[in-house]
Amino acid sequence: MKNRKSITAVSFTETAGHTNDPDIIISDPHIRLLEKERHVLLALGDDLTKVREKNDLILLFSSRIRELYPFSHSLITLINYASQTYTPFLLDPAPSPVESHHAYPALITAHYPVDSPLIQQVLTNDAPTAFIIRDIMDVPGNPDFLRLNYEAGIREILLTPLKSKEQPIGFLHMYAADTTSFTDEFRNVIKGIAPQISSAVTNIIKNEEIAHEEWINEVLLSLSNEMAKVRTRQDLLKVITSSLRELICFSHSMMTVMDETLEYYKAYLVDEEARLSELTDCSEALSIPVDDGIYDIASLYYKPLIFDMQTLNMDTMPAWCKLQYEAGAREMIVKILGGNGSARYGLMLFAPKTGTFGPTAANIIQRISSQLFTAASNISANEEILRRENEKSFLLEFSHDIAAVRTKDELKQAIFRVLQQVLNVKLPMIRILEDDGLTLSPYMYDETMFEKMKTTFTSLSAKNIDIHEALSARVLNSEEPVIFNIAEEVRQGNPSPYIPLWQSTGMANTFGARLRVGNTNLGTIWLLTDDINLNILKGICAQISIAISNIRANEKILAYKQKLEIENDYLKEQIQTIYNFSEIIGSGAQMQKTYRLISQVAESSSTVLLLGETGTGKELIARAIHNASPRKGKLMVKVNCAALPAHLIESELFGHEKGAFTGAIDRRIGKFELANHSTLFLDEIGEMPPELQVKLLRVLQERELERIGGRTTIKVDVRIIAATNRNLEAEVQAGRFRSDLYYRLNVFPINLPPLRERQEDIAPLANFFVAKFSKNTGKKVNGLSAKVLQELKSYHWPGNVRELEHLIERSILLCDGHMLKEIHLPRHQPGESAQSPVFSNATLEQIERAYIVDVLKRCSGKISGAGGAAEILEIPGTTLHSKIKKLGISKADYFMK
Ligand SMILES: Nc1ncnc2c1ncn2[C@@H]1O[C@H](COP(=O)(O)OP(=O)(O)OP(=O)(O)O)[C@@H](O)[C@H]1O
Repeated sequence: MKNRKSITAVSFTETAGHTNDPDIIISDPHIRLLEKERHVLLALGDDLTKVREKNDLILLFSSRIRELYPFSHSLITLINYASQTYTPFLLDPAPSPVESHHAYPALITAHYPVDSPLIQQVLTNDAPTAFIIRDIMDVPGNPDFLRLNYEAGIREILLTPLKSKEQPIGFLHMYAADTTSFTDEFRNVIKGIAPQISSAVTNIIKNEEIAHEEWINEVLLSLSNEMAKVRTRQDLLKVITSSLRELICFSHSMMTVMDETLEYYKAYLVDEEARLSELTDCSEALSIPVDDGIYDIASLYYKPLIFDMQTLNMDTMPAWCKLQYEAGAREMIVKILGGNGSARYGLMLFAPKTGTFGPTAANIIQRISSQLFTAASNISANEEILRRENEKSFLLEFSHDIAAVRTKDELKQAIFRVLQQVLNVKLPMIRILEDDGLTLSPYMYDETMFEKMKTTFTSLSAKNIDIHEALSARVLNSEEPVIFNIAEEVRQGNPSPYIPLWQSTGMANTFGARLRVGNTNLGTIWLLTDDINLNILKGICAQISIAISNIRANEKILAYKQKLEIENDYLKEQIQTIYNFSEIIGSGAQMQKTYRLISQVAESSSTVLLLGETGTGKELIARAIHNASPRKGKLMVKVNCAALPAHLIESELFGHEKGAFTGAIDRRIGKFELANHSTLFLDEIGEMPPELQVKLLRVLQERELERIGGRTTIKVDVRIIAATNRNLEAEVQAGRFRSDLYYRLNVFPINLPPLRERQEDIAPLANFFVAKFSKNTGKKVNGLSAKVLQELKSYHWPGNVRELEHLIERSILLCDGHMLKEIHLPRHQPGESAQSPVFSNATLEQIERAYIVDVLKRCSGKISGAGGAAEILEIPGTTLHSKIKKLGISKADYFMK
């Protein structure tokens, strides 16, 4: 159809058999033939100049010549000088006898060598040359189309060289079914029109070239429009795989991008149709050094470089090249895009046959390379913007998470969540810089990745390390995070014990950074990851630093609060006792001696051992010593060694870490730490259990301690005052008190005499207490009678000053007037006979009655309220009333002398 259309488009000048001049009538048949021949040739020559389309040419040619001479079919072949071959260019539309042969399709696309005897003969003749096919078809080197034609009934071939500027450009092939077709006249005619056919062919070729060029331009234009629109890598891949394929015949494509260092490149666009998709999963292939023998060579050339892949040593080639080769690629064309210093991309096209990529392909790639580079750069810029936005929102989210964190546990959860779920980064360790500024202690870690080296990890992670430890020092001294390529550290023989640990995880890199807030180093953080996203990791570290700093500040505030609370308790206690020791009463010789000792020892930090019966004022003296010492600015801390069970005293004294034992839900500071730079008063030291005596001894010797469950040693500066009412020497001899501790404590003993040995102090003490309690109770009692004083002096005071104090307090409460005339001393005094009812053979009720009467007597009949009998009996007043009634006790019973 197309051929026909083209023919009608050509305006033929004349119809065969008629002259232009109607007056001339030619009768001689030979002349008529010549005339006809002249007309046909003229018309053909004229028509040939109008031929633009190649099919028109052959159609025109074969129809015009057939009018003169019969022949079977014709075709034109063109010479390819590069390959020294010729190949069919134009085929006669007239049916050819070989058309139905199965080898015909191959026949018309084949390239035939020009050095065959057949062609050489034609070229030598340089004129239309006829051959009897049977004579030449079996000559070695001659083309097989001769035999095929022969088998289809063709017997003769006429080959005419076509030339342009004296240079053969191809051949006109004409075939005939007998051996008499190509007469001299025929050949002469063909020889005559050969130059016109040649120039028509040249024109067609030129036109085709122009048309092809125009088409290329059109495709390139639309390609460049498409490229201007691409926003993503996928868009770009689409442009390459569809539009570029229109221009260049390739099987697969790939684009690569260099990293920031310009030393490595990796896959950027991967053609999914090929095995190249494996590249995305092939981690070694992800980063390839540029000196791979392809990339570096191609970068040297301005124009695309064609590689015959069969000549490459695949053993040394990068993974992508091997994969392509295995997938059947044999030729590739490589163009490195972008100039020096800018991120450079690589474009690689592959073909299964060598010779696929020629100068045209190279030219096209060259022409699109700057646009391709711009498109890829734009995509990368877009990706970068997107990445930054993602990073920002990611960090924002993390910072929200972190802002809600109050405790270390919450922080751990937040960190693990973000690292594992979002980043696939592992946290081997966070270490915290201790207050000494020299030690890094373990703070948080994830041991799950160290399954293969569990023991090593456990032992390394349990230890505090020095800030000068090689890896930590590198990180602490570097402003920027340090990235350790694990394989590289192994290769260089880094002796650090952490390297094999990291290696055992199979991860590629370790990221080490210092945790820092403002100008203060908090510690170090170590992360393991295959892919380092510096911005994100740095952002995360900054957030973690702030969180840790807040948590630590919080812990310190809590500890401080706890300390304040404890101190507050002591303060209250001290305020309560302030009345007691604002003045130590007693000026007798014994007390004078005590005062001297106090003033001798107070200034120093020496340990003082206070010995004396209960209630003799040991604590009072201890406070007096503290208040006279340079430590008086801080509160004296007291521990009653008899008041707590052994396991609690230990924690009370030394403190404990959170989780040190069941019930240790929080960290607690011990009394020793609390008394730092102050005085620790160890009351009832004689009651201290032996296992604690040894621990106390250690602290007294070393002046340092460890909290229960703690790893760090805490130095303390504490002055010890110990007190006991036991005979410590006897306790040592009985083996109940360690002798070494006794000698440690007995540095400066002060013996407080019992009150019965300090008769001269009884009156001042009694008066002091009368004044104190009358003030406290609001009663206006201002002295005691001589009788009472006498009674007090004759009493033996087993409870010493405390007993006196309590007696006066009780008596004041029972006293009605301004003078204390009545005192109720306990009746069981040594040497005195018991004045209580004789209980032998008495009933329980009788004993109860007698005892209540006795108490009522002592309370001067007061039943309820402070100092009343109900209080002493520890029953409610109403119960006592009903008992009195039930037992028939009358006022006469207890008001009787
Ligand atoms: N010389 C004194 N002057 C005034 N009050 C005193 C004197 N000695 C003791 N006291 C008072 O007696 C009471 C008991 O004193 P303190 O608690 O100091 O005795 P202690 O020897 O420590 O007793 P314990 O061995 O039972 O602990 C306190 O209220 C104290 O104020």
